[in-house]
Amino acid sequence: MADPASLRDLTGHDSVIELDRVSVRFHRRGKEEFVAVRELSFAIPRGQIFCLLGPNGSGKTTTINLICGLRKPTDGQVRVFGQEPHKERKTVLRNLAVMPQETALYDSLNARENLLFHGNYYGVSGDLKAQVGEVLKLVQLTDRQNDRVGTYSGGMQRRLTLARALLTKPQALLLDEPTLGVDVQSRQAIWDRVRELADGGMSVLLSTNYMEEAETLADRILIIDRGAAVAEGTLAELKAKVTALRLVLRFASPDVAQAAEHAMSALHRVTRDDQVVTVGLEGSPQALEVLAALQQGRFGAQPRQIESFELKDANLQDVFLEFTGRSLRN
Ligand SMILES: Nc1ncnc2c1ncn2[C@@H]1O[C@H](COP(=O)(O)OP(=O)(O)OP(=O)(O)O)[C@@H](O)[C@H]1O
Repeated sequence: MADPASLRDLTGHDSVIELDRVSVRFHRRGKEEFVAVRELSFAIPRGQIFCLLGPNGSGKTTTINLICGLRKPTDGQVRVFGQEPHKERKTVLRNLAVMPQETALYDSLNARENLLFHGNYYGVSGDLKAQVGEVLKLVQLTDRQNDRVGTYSGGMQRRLTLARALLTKPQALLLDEPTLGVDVQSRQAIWDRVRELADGGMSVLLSTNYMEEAETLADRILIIDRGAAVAEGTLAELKAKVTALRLVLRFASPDVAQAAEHAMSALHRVTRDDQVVTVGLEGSPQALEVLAALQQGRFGAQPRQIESFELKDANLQDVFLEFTGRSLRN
């Protein structure tokens, strides 16, 4: 059984999910060893939505696999409810559910049948039919419950996958890119449900490379890149790590943007993404100085080569860009 005392010893507080300097290395035949997760540490208490935000291939799914016991850490320790998931998988999965990237539903069955099948398989106790009705209502699929899942949109299938994960009444939920390819209404429905569940005490790990999802849902965000933590904090804390105000300049071509980036390199923070150059500003008066210099052609570009400019507050994309020098999108 879980040993809450040992968990407290590790973290100083009760965490539902905890990783302590965890690494995962893959040995690929004929190739160098590959580090998919590198010394990753974080703790998720009860009722928190904790987001892993990172580009494709940054190690998010590998981390989820560690937490649900599908993978063993090469180094470090993973604890879920005080247990090591790869050793106590069955026990851990009694209270932990996963909404994986692939929906893996039965197309030829309807939504209700899919959930009844899952509930029977996992031995859900109590009145299964009533519980299936409840989770269908929660994800707003009651009206379509008797339709074959093969006829559902991608967004409806994702909502049904969420309902399936919730059927076992988990205390912790792992969401692997839950709104990938999902329409706007379904996305909002998924976000609303997840927020309600966390407010009710469920701990949620959300993996995404979708910035708006992290900004909307997460209580804390860990930005990862190439398996390693880049920065961690609340949205406000992360934004405070970078220059708050920025001037975003779109040039006529990537070449012009590159020349301007080079000519501006003495300024505070200058980053480039294709034909867009972003300049971190100490205050709005500086924006006028930079624009005046551009107008005079002092930054390697002629005024007519500037397609647009705007002032904006820093977002998570800027945090990622400043820490890694690369864009979060890829
Ligand atoms: N079994 C494996 N053997 C070798 N390499 C692996 C294995 N599983 C994952 N990787 C590699 O580890 C890295 C991290 O993969 P992972 O699936 O965790 O990333 P991710 O952040 O979830 O990406 P995505 O957003 O595309 O789902 C990738 O480079 C991937 O190719």
